[in-house]
Amino acid sequence: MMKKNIYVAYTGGTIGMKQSDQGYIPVKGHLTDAINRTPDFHRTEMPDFVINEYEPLIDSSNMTPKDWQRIADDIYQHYDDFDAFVVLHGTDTMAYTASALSFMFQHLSKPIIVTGSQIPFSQLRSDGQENLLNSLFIAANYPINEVGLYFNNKLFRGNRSIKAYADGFNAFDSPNMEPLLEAGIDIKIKAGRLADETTLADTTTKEARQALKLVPITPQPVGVVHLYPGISHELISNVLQQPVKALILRSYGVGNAPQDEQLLRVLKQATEKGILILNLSQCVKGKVNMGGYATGSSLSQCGLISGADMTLEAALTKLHFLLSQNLPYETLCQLMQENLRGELSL
Ligand SMILES: NC(=O)C[C@H](N)C(=O)O
Repeated sequence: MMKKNIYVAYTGGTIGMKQSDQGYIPVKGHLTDAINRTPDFHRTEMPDFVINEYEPLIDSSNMTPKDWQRIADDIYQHYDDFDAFVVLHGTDTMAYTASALSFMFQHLSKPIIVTGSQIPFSQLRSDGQENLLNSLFIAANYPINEVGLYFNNKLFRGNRSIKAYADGFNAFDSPNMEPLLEAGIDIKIKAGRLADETTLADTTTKEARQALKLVPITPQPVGVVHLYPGISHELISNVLQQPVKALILRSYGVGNAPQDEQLLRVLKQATEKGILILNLSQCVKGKVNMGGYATGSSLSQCGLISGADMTLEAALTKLHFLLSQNLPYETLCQLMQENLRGELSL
């Protein structure tokens, strides 16, 4: 059987960093050299791969929607020439990038796996080698044709994942969906759908390849407000004064907010002006249900729409994706509540 060929887009992150006086910094060529010198990556069971090292390499805290676009364009340009794609990325904003890519690519028929590490690849006890080796192996042998995020033996759906743990190896979680796959002693498919032979054959036909669509994203002014006891309506009103096109309101529990008349008025006036306000729970697990309590249904009366069980990362990048298309307000609201790429449960 022909060896699979994987394209690795290396954007930066701890995985390729080196210790400096100011802490870890990305260093050109450092990771690529280390991978080339590590025998396991070149075993016969491993797929072939090429690494495109970005210039400059960045800490993912510096990522912007322009970088999401750059990664998406890079994959799009190489789409026909490779079987799968691995994006090496810092962990801090990895879940945002994975979510953004999931929306930008429509009709994906090859796997894209985003991964990185907590300890640099070249250091003792690094998780980088495991994460990259498994990502390459899984992309080649267990293809799940969507944007995934691989970390610490689990492949998550990209737009369901969050960075949940700042300094643990199990940095990522997918609170509202089980992982796509788990790589223990055996590799076990969980919620993922393996591309079967027929699908694989299909995707090598020209027609299927042409079906891939890349929708560009441009930076969008989106506000995020986290409710807390005593929050003033002026504060929310100030956020809405900005040229915001949408606001994510991180509400309590199943989507509740204080019954503060002034606060509710501010929200209602904003939705009437055509600012989309998404009701997204502060809780990590579970789903918004604005009909559950009076404190929730008053938000629905103010024109807020439900974010269901989306992560903040998915909601924010989905808003970027939809707002970039200049859709009418009603369509925007409708699509925000629809399941476009498996990002929410209905
Ligand atoms: N572990 C990491 O990769 C963290 C790093 N600050 C980054 O996001 O680029």
